[in-house]
Amino acid sequence: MREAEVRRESGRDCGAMDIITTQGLTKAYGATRVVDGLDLRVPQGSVFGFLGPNGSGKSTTMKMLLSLVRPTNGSIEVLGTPMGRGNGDGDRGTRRRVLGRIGSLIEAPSVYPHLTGNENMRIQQMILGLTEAQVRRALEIVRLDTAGQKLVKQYSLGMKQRLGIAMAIAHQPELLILDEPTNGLDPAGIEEIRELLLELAGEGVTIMVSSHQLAEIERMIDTLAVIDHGRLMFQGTKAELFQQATPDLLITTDAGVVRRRDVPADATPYVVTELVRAGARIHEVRREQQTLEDIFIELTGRGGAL
Ligand SMILES: Nc1ncnc2c1ncn2[C@@H]1O[C@H](COP(=O)(O)OP(=O)(O)OP(=O)(O)O)[C@@H](O)[C@H]1O
Repeated sequence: MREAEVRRESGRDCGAMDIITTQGLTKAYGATRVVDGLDLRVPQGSVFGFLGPNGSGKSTTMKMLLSLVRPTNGSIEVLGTPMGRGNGDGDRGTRRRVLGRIGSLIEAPSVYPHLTGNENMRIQQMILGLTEAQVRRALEIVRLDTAGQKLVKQYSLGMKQRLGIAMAIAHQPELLILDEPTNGLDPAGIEEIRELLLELAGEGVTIMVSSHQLAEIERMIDTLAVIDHGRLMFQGTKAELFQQATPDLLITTDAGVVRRRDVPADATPYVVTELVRAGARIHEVRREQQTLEDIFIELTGRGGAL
């Protein structure tokens, strides 16, 4: 197994540094705290899912990480560097240097629809001073090298997202921040993004990816944070999330299957005895792991699309 895969299997690199840390990160608009005291830790080398229902504060958090929105309170450290909030030359210079090592795609990619993919990349090349090799490599990674001659207005949504990602990765950033890159994509488009992100992660890029649809990004992430109303509800590996939840107790009786949630392991005999006393004939007693979706619904109290 390759090193990156071993790291992904274990979910978290032992002793790996956190590439993003925030402490008490808060954004208030008027009296409303849309991000409320977030302590985030994004491990280096992870594909980190940032999950929460619509309006829970994901975009605002990502914008604060990218210095596009100024926090009301709290601190941010990215790539080992504290991101000062001041407007002095020191803070501005630090932010510029750190931001140069990050690639991002926030909301829809800003591309010119009446130009081809290649022409859009040329504009990015001029802005960022990219080499020919960097442009070619980025288009190859997102598999748009052959579609580069096509007008972007003729691209599918998935192709536009991939072009946006090509623009974000062309300068070979160490950290990639993607806001809802799978939003609106069909399963094939989501699979393309998944393969692309795993390939980038294999090259050592840390990826933070947000979504309000757990099912869309579950297979591409290893660690995750769940927020709701701007507050952190969970942070850790997928395995740790599963461990948090007690598997459902399933009892098959003559009348069918009874499912009981949140029954501790040592309470199983009592539940079975109670059913037998009530006259039930028990055929099978087993435990079933809740799905990640179920665990999320419990965390956020909201079903379906988070
Ligand atoms: N500039 C602003 N002024 C006032 N309220 C804002 C502003 N920007 C965002 N909000 C509010 O902050 C809350 C969080 O919004 P945000 O876009 O961060 O959530 P989100 O989790 O990214 O949701 P979505 O998945 O819908 O994009 C929302 O209630 C939104 O209306």
